Amino acid sequence: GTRQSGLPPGPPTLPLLGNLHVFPKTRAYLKFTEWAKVYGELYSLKAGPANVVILSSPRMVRECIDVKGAATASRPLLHVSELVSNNLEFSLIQYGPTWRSMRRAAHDILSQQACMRHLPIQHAEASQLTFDFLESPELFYTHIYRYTASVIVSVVYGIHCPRYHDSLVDELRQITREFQQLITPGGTPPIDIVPILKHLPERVAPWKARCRHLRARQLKLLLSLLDTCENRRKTDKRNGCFMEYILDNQDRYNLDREQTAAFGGSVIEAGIDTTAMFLQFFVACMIAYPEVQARARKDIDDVIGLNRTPQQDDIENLPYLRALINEIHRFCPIAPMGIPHASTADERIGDYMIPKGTTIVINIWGLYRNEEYFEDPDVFNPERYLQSPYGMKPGVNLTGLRSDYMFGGGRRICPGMHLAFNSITLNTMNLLWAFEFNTAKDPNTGRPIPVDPHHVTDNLLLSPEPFQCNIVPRSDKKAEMIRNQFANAKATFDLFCA
Ligand code: HEM
Repeated sequence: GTRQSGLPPGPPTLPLLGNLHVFPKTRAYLKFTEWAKVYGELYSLKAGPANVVILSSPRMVRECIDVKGAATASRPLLHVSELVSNNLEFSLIQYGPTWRSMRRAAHDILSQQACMRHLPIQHAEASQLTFDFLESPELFYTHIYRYTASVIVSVVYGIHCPRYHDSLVDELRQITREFQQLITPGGTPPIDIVPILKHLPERVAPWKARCRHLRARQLKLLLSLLDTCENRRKTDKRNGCFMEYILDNQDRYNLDREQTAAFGGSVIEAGIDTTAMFLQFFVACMIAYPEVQARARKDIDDVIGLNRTPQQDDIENLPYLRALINEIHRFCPIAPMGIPHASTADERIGDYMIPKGTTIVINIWGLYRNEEYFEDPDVFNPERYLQSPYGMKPGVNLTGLRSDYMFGGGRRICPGMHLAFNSITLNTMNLLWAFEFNTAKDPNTGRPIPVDPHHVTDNLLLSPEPFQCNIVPRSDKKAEMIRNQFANAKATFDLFCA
């Protein structure tokens, strides 16, 4: 539990425990950010004998993660992931040949260029999302989830999911929630810190049975999705989805059947919630900041006008909307602590030594609230991204910095960022073009019900707690155009059936 000399400073430790006694049980990013104000942009914690380092500035992410990427691209071992996915969960797997094969495969479907191929289905799905908002606006929260699930399941498995309560979407949602609960700190006893707990028999360790059931359920679903693609390959109904491509090019990836199934599952699990949460935050921010909504909508009206619907490349002409998207990412980062990295070699950072095997946390929340880089970081202000490309204060040396810390960094940077960007831009344009977002009224008092984007769920990933709002189409003409666009999308959906 003692902090070795050479490690960055941090809160005082206790014998054996290190800092475990003060480790936050919920909303750890808030405590990590508080500690950053005391101990600096690079500090360390002791989780028993294990070393944890917290990075809370763009400069530190550059030095530890982007520049030293070769030595900081692994992940800490997570026993739950070993039990549930045979340690094949792509986003949690350690650096090595299997990760490299998966990463190559992810690049082949998700690079900026590859994402151009997914635009037709994203466009069709976005037209369904706008239509769903029109028909049942009170269910906007779940419509968003259906949209992101269907886009990713279409891209990976070639299957369109037309409803939120589709059996496939239900099963995916339940499996993902169960896994997230198990890996959230407190979801199991501290097995990774006290490894002897791994050897407890199942009758006194109920989490083991949960992991076993989840593994069986997940494997069944993922193998059956793979079967669907294999069967489709044998017919003339191929739709060019990614799993068809992987199966056609197995030599390129060298992944066996279980690894291929796990890879597909990891991509959809990583992609559904994150993009959905962003769009839910977008709606919350539009209601909380009506003047921002009005300005973004005016720009859309100026560029797109009233006689056509938005297209993906319109975003090039909408600098304020791009700034708004960046500000939502900054203000409400979905993964406030990213996914922890682990070092595979001793690395010197300034005066400090980060030993091999250290867990490295990118404190995305704290980074975006670092006053040395961001003016009034607690104020929601999209304009900051119009004044500087990274939204940072005048005078900050921008060399080597970037605007996309919400997607992590180094070799593990989110491979889904381009698909997410296309989904986000297409839908924010559509929704602002089509609707006004207003506060809901309390039916008894008639008073507006305020929405606070920081009223969030308490999980590893942040989403706004479900909230009420009033979504109204901007005109009958637009409602008609939304219906027509959705009807025209049918031809695209027809290609994406099981
Ligand atoms: C707003 C949307 C999203 C956000 C904010 C987000 C954020 C992140 C972050 C912070 C990481 C960890 C990076 C690191 O370790 O440094 C990550 C990893 C990952 N993301 Fe995303 N993500 C989003 C959307 C997506 C989408 C749409 C997909 C899939 C289509 C996806 C797939 C993945 C995968 C597979 C990893 C693990 C990569 C690896 O470990 O090598 N993400 N994401």
